[in-house]
Amino acid sequence: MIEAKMLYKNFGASVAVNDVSFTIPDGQITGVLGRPGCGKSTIANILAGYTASSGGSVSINGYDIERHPRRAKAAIGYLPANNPIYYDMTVREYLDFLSRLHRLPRRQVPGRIAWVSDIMGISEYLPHLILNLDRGVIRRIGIAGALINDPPILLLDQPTAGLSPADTREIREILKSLRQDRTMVIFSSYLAEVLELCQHVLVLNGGKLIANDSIANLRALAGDKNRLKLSLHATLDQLRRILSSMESVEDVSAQPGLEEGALDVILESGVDTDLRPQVWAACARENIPILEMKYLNVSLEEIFLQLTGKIQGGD
Ligand SMILES: Nc1ncnc2c1ncn2[C@@H]1O[C@H](COP(=O)(O)OP(=O)(O)OP(=O)(O)O)[C@@H](O)[C@H]1O
Repeated sequence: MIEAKMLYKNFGASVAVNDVSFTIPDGQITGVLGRPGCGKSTIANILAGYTASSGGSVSINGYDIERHPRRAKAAIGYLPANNPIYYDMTVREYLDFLSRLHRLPRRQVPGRIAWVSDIMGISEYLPHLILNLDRGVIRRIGIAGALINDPPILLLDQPTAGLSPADTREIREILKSLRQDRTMVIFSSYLAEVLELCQHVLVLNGGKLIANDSIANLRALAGDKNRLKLSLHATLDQLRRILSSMESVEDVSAQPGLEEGALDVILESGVDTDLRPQVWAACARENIPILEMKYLNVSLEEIFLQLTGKIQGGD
């Protein structure tokens, strides 16, 4: 479990993290989401014990990161942003070097290197110089390095940033396969990545924590149905006729509109169904003027933008 209390970090006059508190329980993947510059890497560095906070505290499985750094860090594997790595080593030399840093017993090292290489799909590259490998493989080596001490907690800062779609997919699939066994925190600017991998999300903006919720709750806020609002110049009989040709409509409500002769209608459908083309076609067939048509749903992107825009605009 990770507990951060009232974290604060400034670089001179600039405040990177401002009074951030959260608890990350064991056994789930948590996303830390926010736009570039919102403080994600600073928090990642503080949790990993790479950077001291200017205020507040962090405990990792009950050990304070500043008072008991060795015990706290033993529970953590960390992939920093930009994947700093020694390019002039072979993959095996690099993983061996990290094993020494973690003080793994020497007899365990070959087995451990074989284990992480197998998980990360890099076994064939072990004898290769890292500088000759492509970006996706180098990122996988970085994650292998974070896993080398078999930590119960994995912190991954932008694990797929700057990678091709194919490399991104490959790494996300590997991360999904890892989530059974450990607590993971993924720092990301990509909403889609957090939605795909995480059960819980912390949203940062301007160094402040502005949301701390389950992905399920955010999805519920966005709605699990598409709700299309129409204003039609039509009678109820005409509405019934157009609806009879639209099988994807799951629910309908209608009431007289403000304009004379207008009907305000709300049509519900599954989230994957866009009713608008069907509405256009059916209304055209019946010669029904469409006065207005818009979705009432709030998308997850909009929720995210509203959350992050709120602070930027007004704080
Ligand atoms: N070493 C530093 N010295 C001065 N300012 C810094 C330092 N590190 C970070 N900052 C500033 O702190 C703020 C937060 O930076 P941070 O790297 O934590 O954001 P981020 O959300 O990780 O961004 P990105 O997604 O671009 O990596 C930014 O304004 C950044 O310029």
